[in-house]
Amino acid sequence: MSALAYLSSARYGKDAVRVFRVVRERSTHTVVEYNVKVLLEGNIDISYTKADNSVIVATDSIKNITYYLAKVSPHILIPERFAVHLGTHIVSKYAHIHKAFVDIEQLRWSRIVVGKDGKPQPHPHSFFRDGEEKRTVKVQIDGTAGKDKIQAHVSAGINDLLVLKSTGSSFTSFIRDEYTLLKEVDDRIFSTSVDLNYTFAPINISPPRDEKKLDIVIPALDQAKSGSVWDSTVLDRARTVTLEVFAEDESASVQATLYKMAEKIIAENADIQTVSYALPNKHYIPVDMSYMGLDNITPAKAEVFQPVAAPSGFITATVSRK
Ligand SMILES: O=c1[nH]c(=O)c2[nH]c(=O)[nH]c2[nH]1
Repeated sequence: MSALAYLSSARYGKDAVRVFRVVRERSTHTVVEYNVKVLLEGNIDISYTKADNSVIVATDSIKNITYYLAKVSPHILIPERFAVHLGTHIVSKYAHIHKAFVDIEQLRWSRIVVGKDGKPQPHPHSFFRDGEEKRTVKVQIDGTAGKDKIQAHVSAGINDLLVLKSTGSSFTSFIRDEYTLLKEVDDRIFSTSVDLNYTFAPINISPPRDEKKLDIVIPALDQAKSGSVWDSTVLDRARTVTLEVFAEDESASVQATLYKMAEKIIAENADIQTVSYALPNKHYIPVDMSYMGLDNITPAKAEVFQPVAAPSGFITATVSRK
């Protein structure tokens, strides 16, 4: 026992719960694969400070609840909805658990397109891993104000969307001093792995006690207000903005392109409050061939590049609605 120390914060749960779900509608199947993290906060101090496990919902049970809802939740195919359902279910069920933090990473299974009678047809039950990009959702379910006044803080986005443009990017007029080696360039390769996260204003989730009542709170897909948490097209539109601005901007810097992407997402989605990007600058360095008598350095003549994994620039920002 120490009079010098106290438990100032505690959160626990299960990480990397891998779940795959198939939804069958006659012969057409839809599949999702998620990596789920569920962490809990509440009156759990004595499990740390007094070795008293009576307040612990076992992390194994947390995993089992995740699988249970993956089986019974009508919201399983949309990660924002599933995360809210899962977190609300736990906070509603356990009186002493006040907050649930549910993070979902969705892997990309896209339908294989097969030629039938000369026409490309989406296959009803065959899929391929469509790149390393992930759709991400982070939900905080907050029952601190009472189990009938639960709030959900939802954010969503993309991780690991790898992009590159071979021109339309410059970097000039930066600080030049005794540490500056970098040449100004009016034309360079710009490549980054996009991490995007946007947040919605908190939403009220009530009444939560019966999990079926969540259907009252979560509107049907075709009833969801455009640009709101429940509008499942927000992610695709934010992804399209990211790709289009990246492609079409005459980039003065990663910073300037990032800001334009974020501004546009805020302008297009009324309920989005903040947009954050983390953009590593994946450098492609022209190989110096002057010793062979070849010009591969002048931007217009640079054709052979060395991709440099590290170090990379790392440009981040959050843009918020005024
Ligand atoms: O777009 C860029 N932003 C920077 O801050 C930076 N720094 C650097 O060396 N190259 C670049 N490129």
